[in-house]
Amino acid sequence: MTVIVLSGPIGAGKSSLTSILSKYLGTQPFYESVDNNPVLPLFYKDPKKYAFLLQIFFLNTRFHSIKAALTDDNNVLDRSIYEDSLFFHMNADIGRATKEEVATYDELLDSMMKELEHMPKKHPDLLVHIDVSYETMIKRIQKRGREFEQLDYDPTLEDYYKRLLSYYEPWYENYDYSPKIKIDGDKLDFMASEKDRQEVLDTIIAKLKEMDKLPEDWTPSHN
Ligand SMILES: Nc1ncnc2c1ncn2[C@@H]1O[C@H](COP(=O)(O)OP(=O)(O)O)[C@@H](O)[C@H]1O
Ligand SMILES: Nc1nc2c(ncn2[C@H]2C[C@H](O)[C@@H](COP(=O)(O)O)O2)c(=O)[nH]1
Repeated sequence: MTVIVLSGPIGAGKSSLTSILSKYLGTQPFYESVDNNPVLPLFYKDPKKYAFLLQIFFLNTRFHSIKAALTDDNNVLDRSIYEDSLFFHMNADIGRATKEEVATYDELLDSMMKELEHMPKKHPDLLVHIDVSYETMIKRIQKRGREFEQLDYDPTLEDYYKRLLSYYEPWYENYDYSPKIKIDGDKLDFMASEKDRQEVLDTIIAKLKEMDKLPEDWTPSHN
């Protein structure tokens, strides 16, 4: 079948769509374990001190999850290793990593990406990118309610989030590990609107059929 990876900024809806899509396709979801990430709250308290450690934590967990996802060939992965570098280099660009840490990170990432080239399935079949505006991102971050991600917790997060969005634009344009589609996360409320959810699913299914990853006559009852 297929390996689909979700991408998108913080709070875009990756985990939510991973769950919806994996149920619809009858495939296995792989979620990013954020809530048992001991470094994440430390990073938001002291980004300069913990940016490198947090990135090594994420890189390690993403490496293992993408390897598992590429092994069983029948799943949906909530975010992937492909965005890891975006986050770290953005933090490095704002002075949160030394040049030695950047060199070490880049070498480690390169070794891991080379390792993936030896996998039976080297890359996902499809990237589903959820595009959101800053306003929607903030609304979703507030809705989800993680204290350390809130602007009240740290007003400088406004610049951080806006910068993150600016890094995602070229990242998506340059992404070429697999075919890709973009979902308008501002317009489509796939959580509250059945119509919007079906529109998102129909878009993804149509792309998979176009890529011959699903038979033309595929329907959810196939599961
Ligand atoms: N398309 C959407 N429309 C409205 N709310 C959404 C949408 N996608 C996600 N949400 C809500 O936004 C919050 C963040 O969603 P989540 O799936 O955790 O995002 P991510 O995994 O990208 O960080 C959650 O409270 C979720 O219910
Ligand atoms: N510094 C980094 N932070 C990251 C990375 N991946 C995710 N995150 C942060 C952003 C959110 O606070 C939280 C969960 O991300 P979601 O996109 O699932 O909301 O973790 C990273 O690689 N580096």
